[in-house]
Amino acid sequence: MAHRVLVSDPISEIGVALLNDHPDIEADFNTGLSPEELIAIIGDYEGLVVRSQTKVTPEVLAAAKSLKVIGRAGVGVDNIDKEAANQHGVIVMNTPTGNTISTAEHAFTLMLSAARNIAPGHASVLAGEFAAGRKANQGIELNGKRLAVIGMGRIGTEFVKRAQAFNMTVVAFDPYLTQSRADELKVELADTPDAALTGADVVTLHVPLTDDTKGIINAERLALMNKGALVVNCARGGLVDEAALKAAIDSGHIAGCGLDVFENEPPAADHPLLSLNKFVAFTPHLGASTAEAQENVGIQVAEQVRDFLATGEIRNAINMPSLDAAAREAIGPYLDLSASLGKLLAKLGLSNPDALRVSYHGPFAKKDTALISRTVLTNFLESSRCDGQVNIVNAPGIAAQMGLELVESTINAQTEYNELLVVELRKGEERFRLAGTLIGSSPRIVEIDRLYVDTNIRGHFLIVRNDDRPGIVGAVGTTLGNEKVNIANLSLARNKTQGNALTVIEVDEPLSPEIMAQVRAIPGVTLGTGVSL
Ligand SMILES: NC(=O)C1=CN([C@@H]2O[C@H](COP(=O)(O)OP(=O)(O)OC[C@H]3O[C@@H](n4cnc5c(N)ncnc54)[C@H](O)[C@@H]3O)[C@@H](O)[C@H]2O)C=CC1
Ligand SMILES: O=C(O)C(=O)COP(=O)(O)O
Repeated sequence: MAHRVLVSDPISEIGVALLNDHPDIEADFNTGLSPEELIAIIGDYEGLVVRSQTKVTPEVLAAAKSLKVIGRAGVGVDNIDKEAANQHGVIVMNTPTGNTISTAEHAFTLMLSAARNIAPGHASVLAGEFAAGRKANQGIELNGKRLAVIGMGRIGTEFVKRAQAFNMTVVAFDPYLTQSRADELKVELADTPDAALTGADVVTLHVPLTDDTKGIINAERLALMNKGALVVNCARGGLVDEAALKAAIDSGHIAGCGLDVFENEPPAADHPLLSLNKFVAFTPHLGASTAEAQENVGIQVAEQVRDFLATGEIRNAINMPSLDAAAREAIGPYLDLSASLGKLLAKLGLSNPDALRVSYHGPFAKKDTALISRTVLTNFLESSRCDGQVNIVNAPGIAAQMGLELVESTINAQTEYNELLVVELRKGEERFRLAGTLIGSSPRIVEIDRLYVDTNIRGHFLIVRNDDRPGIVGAVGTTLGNEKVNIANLSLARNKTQGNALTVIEVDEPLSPEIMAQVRAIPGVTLGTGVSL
């Protein structure tokens, strides 16, 4: 069956064609849907491609029973409810680099337009008021002015390069910007937004809209700027308190603004800021709207969604560690091993554990261990819960809800293996652990509850705990033989001090409850578990 993808916002035609060119993908281009229309059809799709118009709400995600991936042709993912996507196990990907230059150029254009009254000047010419327009629209020179940048990521950095070419001095606030990077970019590093805004002539915003950044430009901060300053926002509407901005402009402290984005889009016709006619430039969320940017993000999103649905490759996911083809090849055998260890933990381990600890012994550093840990957790939860619906995206949330802590650790102590993956359930003082490794490139389980075995990671197994005395393994073998169950492999381990043993028997078929009952009835067998991995 083909993977169906809904493209619900206008992305470039090349992107849609790229999806449909894949033999296993069927993409529908269906834009301008109302929320109700989207909810009515989303259940049929495994992939959804959006820009910023489609609102992917908890209601949409609840109806999206087959959805595996949402691709955002652009950067901001504030139109997608990430909590709900995590809960439903849907991967959210964006295309972070494709529209950087276009958006930086647009923000810069807004700054210049507001400073030089391009929009009011243009309107005056069209209205036949050339002389009046010339008199009314004297501008502000940017040369030598102080620019505050909030958010020095991709777009902020490109904006700064252009501002420096205009001989502006730059101060930046970004909690993730290091002093050495600031030095390299020749910007002053502010350690608070207030410090960046104090004495600034222009502020430009390039941060995502989050709980932390909402309203980051408010009345108090506008008051810190120089008289006659400009506010440029080509990031997200909610970043600026629009009422405070209007009041600051009305008071004469702030000269004006260049805005591409609004708290509510489209803004109401009577929006107070729209009544301004000096030092203003407004555009309808056009930052990424160039042919170049749309081609970039359209192709990127289509490739990412296609590759995920066709091969499981994960790129630019905001709720998952990335897994490109090379990384996938490097950790593929470990993902297989961790899936089996997770399932086996659920079958053999402790009930209602408090924690699942995944430890990495040896040079795991070069691998994406976060994904390995998540794979253990996902398979453990999938096999211990009967309600299904656990996957690699929602597993951490489900574990947290259950009070199960996922703990990861890297251990440098030498083991007899080059790399050893140990998974352990903890409940109070109780512990149950399994370990596995790669022998050559083949994943093997090498330890069950501190007893050393060597067994496959796939197949049907009979795992027996028994007293360490003669005849018991023979009796188990006879029981299987009588029931015509063929033994493929056998691994024995024993704990001499405690006088008990562990036998892992790989068999050719799943074991019936009747056979398991016979095995458990053998004198000396303390535990018998049939497992299919
Ligand atoms: N108007 C439009 O059409 C477009 C708007 N955008 C908006 O621009 C934003 C920035 O895009 P990029 O530069 O590509 O993203 P980015 O991820 O490269 O940069 C964002 C920067 O903000 C910083 N940051 C995060 N929280 C912060 C905080 N509380 N205070 C200060 N800095 C903080 C991060 O450290 C990062 O350096 C996007 O989130 C999106 O909302 C992006 C593309 C087009
Ligand atoms: O990439 C972003 O964050 C944008 O805001 C661009 O939005 P758009 O794709 O033009 O709806």
